[in-house]
Amino acid sequence: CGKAEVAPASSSTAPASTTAASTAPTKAAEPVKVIWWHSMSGELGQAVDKLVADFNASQKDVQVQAVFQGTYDESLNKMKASMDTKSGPSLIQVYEIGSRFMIDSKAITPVQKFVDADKFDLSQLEENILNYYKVDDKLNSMPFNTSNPILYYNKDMFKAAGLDPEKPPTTYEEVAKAAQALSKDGKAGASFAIYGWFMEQFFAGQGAEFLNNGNGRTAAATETTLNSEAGLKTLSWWKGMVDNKSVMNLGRKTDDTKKAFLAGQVAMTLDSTASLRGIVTGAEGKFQVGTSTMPKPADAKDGGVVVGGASLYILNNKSEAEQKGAWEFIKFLTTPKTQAWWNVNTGYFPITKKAYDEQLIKDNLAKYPQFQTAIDQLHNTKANKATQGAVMGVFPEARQLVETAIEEALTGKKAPKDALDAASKSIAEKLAAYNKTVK
Ligand SMILES: O=P(O)(O)OC[C@H](O)CO
Repeated sequence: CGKAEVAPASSSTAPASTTAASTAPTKAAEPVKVIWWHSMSGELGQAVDKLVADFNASQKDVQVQAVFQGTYDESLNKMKASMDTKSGPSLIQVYEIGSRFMIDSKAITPVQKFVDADKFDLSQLEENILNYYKVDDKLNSMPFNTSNPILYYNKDMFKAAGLDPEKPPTTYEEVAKAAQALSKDGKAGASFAIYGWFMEQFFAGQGAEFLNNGNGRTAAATETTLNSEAGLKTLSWWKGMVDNKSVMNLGRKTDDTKKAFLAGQVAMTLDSTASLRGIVTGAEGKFQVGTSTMPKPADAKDGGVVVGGASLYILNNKSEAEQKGAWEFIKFLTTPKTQAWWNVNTGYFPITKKAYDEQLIKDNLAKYPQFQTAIDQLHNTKANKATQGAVMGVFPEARQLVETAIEEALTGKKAPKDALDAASKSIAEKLAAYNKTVK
């Protein structure tokens, strides 16, 4: 028998038949080595290492080596730099906003090829997640770590301020009111990191598309709607709370807002569910953590959240064997058992529906009901172009421009409308330049 040839069955490059029995003594085949670049640090990195160790121990044919390559931004930049050489990985974790670039790069083998060859059942995946990652009805990468931003709040501070800890604010108006009531004794009602991701989600929450051309999904986007009513309403609300000192501006890093929240300096914060386990366990013995949905204006139309986190791409400049090895690892990561373990140990919600049947998840939800918020938020999200999420090849750069605009408005450097207008103009220029390079 020996190791099966690793090219997908349907591949046109599949080698000639290897069925003829060999009389030569067989040497144990070397395992295929798969280098996986990822961006999971701290506890998330430890969870990744455990998954890799489990996969490697589960079989002998493929050995994965996980390499932490810094933040999503840093890792993608390193990949761009390695694209003309073989020095890059076989598999890379790329945040959701890198999707369009990865497809346009022509550097990947779409996972759809392996899905088809293996008759892998995609219907086991969550629909909202597939909706995000399917482009032109094709799956280019396999979602792995999927998240939403949620509102985290300190129930003890709510009680002390005379607010009902079981009734968290859900609208912009309620958040502003609660933030004021919670701001006392040198503590602020809230702190939200200046994170472009939150602005993208505030758009989806209002059922508003972030880009023209169906959020960049019916045709390449040429403009952003950042400076439309949805953007202005959000930024004015945020700035109003910073101006009246009920919201503390701590800059761009969620690490800083998370620390302030865990230290009891702010009563509410926004963060990814990637931080769920860290926040809930980090507050144990100090205060009770509540979780709630992303706030939206009281008069918001149908909206919801866009799937965040990252997915896994197989690079096409590696051997068929390595690519197939990467696919085997991907399949391991998508199993209900793996996804259940990953959810419980991080807060990223499962990509597979069957993971919810695993006892591990049931026990965790009983112990930490906070894990239910993002699951409900995802399932209650109505599918439309706004919640399917924007796609553009220059998303990483555009996100930074959005962050600069928010920062300029919050610090009083520019009026919200001026800041959003300027960022919109720069994003349109970047889109025009990028679209010229893609055919
Ligand atoms: O921190 P994560 O992994 O939840 O990702 C958040 C965003 O989706 C990244 O673009």
